[in-house]
Amino acid sequence: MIILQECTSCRCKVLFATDDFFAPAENLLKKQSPVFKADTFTDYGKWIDGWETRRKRIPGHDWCVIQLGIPGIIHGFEVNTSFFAENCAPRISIQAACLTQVNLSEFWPRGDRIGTAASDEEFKAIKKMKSDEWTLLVPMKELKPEHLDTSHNYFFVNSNQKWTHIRLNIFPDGGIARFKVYGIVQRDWSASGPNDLDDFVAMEKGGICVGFSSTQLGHPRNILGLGRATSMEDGWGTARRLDRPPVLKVDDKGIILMPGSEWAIFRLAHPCVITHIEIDTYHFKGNFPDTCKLEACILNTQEEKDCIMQKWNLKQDPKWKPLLSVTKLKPNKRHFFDGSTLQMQDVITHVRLIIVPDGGVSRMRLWGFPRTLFYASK
Ligand SMILES: NC(=O)NC(NC(N)=O)C(=O)[O-]
Repeated sequence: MIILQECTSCRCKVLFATDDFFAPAENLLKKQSPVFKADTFTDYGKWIDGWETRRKRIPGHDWCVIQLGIPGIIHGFEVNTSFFAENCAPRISIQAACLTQVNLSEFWPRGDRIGTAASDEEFKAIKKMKSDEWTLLVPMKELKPEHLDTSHNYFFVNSNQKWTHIRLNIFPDGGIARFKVYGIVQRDWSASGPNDLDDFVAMEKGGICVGFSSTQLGHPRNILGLGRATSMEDGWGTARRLDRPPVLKVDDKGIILMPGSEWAIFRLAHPCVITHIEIDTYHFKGNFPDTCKLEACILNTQEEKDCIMQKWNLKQDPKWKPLLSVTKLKPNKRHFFDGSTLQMQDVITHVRLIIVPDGGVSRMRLWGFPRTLFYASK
């Protein structure tokens, strides 16, 4: 989801595909990049890492229905055609729907992947879902297959509505390697009271990364992901800074003396006060940061844009106040900080994580309580 979050939560699932003959639609949702195996064949044909349907000999086109891991506003899609050349789907269109549990069970009785063994009732449900109740987000567009320079086809969406399901149409048949949905999670906060503890930076609650200084091993938004990181790639990892002095020196607290640092800025899911913090360096063993610190503030829309344009970089801006002071980190370890360590109890909307000199963090959790913001956003 954009600078926004990519819907890589393992909670996404394929509910239905018209055809999975050469390769199942579930491959579309795999987090790993597609791979090519030149000499591998199955009983059905050439092994391929994606979704691939038969060459159609009947009227119609192929399509599949994907349930999003978390409901949200969609800002764009990526259709990746890596390793699909002559068998690439020539065209696609993308539709969306917002289905509540009530209307979902009405026309999706089993609520799970419906294969060829679907009951009459389920086929009726599928037929109903083919109706105009789906909103067209991307009208029919041509795809660039692998051999045409790029395999990454991006489609932007201008919609402020919340969606729960996607219908991906391919015309008339063929294959696609991966499908990504970009956007921001929309959680209903109206039911949360001032004493309801939450992780306000979690991607699944609507926290997003809005700017960063560097990324090499993984995007900083990864640190907002579900559970513990699966690898270094599933965290935020920066390149080695080139301004490191030839011989490192430390101060009397053992903190290395460095001119530079790296940073990432996060918009919280809701205004809040933070009471507990976790910084996890899991998987970062020879490349964990020496120290980290956190700063926080309230930003309006324009101020956030300035951050994205990196106008502020690490300039001393009085808006940013310390939340967690400079703290030594350890490799491959969860670091917990409670209220006694935190330097601020103000209501905030944004947090900046600064690591010195470089390295990686795999997860960050910012626990606290929701608050109402009496602040006019521009
Ligand atoms: N080379 C192919 O494209 N073969 C077929 N596809 C697979 N996967 O075997 C096909 O006809 O679409």
